[in-house]
Amino acid sequence: MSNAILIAGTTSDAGKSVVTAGICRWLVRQGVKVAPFKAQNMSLNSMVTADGAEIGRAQVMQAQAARVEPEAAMNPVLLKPGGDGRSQVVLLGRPVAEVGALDYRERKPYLLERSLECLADLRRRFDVVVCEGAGSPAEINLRDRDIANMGLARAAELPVLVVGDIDRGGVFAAMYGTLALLSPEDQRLVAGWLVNKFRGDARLLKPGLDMLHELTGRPVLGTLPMLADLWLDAEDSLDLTTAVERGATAGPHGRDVLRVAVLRLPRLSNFTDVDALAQEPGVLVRWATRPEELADADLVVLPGTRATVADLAWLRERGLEQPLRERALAGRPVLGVCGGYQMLSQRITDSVESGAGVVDGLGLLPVRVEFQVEKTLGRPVGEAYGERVEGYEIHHGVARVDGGEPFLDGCRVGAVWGTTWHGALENDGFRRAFLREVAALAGRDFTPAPGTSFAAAREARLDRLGDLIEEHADTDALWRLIEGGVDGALPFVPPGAPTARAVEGDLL
Ligand SMILES: NC(=O)CC[C@H](N)C(=O)O
Repeated sequence: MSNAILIAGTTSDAGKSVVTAGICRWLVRQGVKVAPFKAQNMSLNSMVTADGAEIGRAQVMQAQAARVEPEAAMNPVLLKPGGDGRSQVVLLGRPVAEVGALDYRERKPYLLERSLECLADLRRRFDVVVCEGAGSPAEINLRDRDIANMGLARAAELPVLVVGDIDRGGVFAAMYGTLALLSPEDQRLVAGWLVNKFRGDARLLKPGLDMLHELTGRPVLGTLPMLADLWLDAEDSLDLTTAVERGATAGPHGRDVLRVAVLRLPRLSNFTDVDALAQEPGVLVRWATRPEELADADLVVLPGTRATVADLAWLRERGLEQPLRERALAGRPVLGVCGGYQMLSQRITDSVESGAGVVDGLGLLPVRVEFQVEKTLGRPVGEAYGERVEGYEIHHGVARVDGGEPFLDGCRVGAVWGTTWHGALENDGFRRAFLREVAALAGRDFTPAPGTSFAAAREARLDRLGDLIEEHADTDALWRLIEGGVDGALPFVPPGAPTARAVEGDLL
């Protein structure tokens, strides 16, 4: 009994997260109790579990696909890059260190042990665990300390499926090469292929799939079509554009559309905050990095960021401070969320995240921010516009409010709102009330559509992923692999892994 599988990919963005979620949804529909797992996630898009642990957003989405409560064990290691070559290491939901790439390498054996414990624990409590790899399993320079791909598969004896992105081209070479650069022991676990993002004619593809099978001794277990408008809580910033650009919305409910400009901060975190806006019929969400892009926006959003002070400096360098001040003075709407809210403050004292000391904020809200070593992680519940609001918070900076009108945990002055809560806009009643007010202040004849449910839309997307697997993958073969592991000896494809060379010098 294997009761687990690892979904690896030939590249980042091959669709591992989506395939993992689709398999979770397919299995739960069959009555299987299933959990997602990713040993190590590098992402600035995270969420807080019910028991207060910070994990990658993709695993939260996959847990929703599996209809189970997300928990720390599903993503034991989360790396949050700071853009300065260093990352915050979050272990089992709590930050434990700030490290550079070499330091991190040193910690990997320890992190692999913790990850294996979590996986073993999940395997005890669930019928099946669907594991997601990270990047590619054939990163030959990193294989000796790998904890998320073949390192994990070997230690936990997981059968591996490799997903390839046919849309970017070179999928046969990528699949063949991925296998051929693995050692015989690693290759033993690679059981098959999944072609993802296919938009051509299946009859033309078929001979290629047969040849790949012959060349590698491993079958293609499915060809999944491109779902162009599928838009999910993406895993990392590579997918930054998908949340907004793929959120093709329906037309406006009133006569006007509402234009939302979201500042594309360099270290933007939790960009999923704007998903719910992008999904609202008649709301046009786009990223902005220049002053002129704010001019016609009815609402400007300053989103969360992993590096508040550094991104505030970026905002100033880009000449965005003045237009934001002018907007606020003219009573034109601005919303700051978490790091964006911190920027709207009078003053930021930060000897933790940036080490910059005391920095002037934009001064648009009567708030002072002081960074703490201890990270605040929580799932607050409150009320605004008479509507219940559930959110989540992930921050070191603590905001002290001294004036304005209360707004969630933050405040509002004129048309400027700030809160540390992420996810607030996912609450339908609150989002509609907020957008109604934005529309009124912006002088737009815009009415939010009454029936839009963010949760229902998310659920429908997860269902489509389940359908994708059911309709386009060989689910019998998939089940045999999950249940029984790799069946029999698979051929070795030369040359295999090159001999490992030592890593030298300072990588930073
Ligand atoms: N989630 C966020 O936007 C975090 C803001 C800021 N980097 C902090 O840690 O306080």
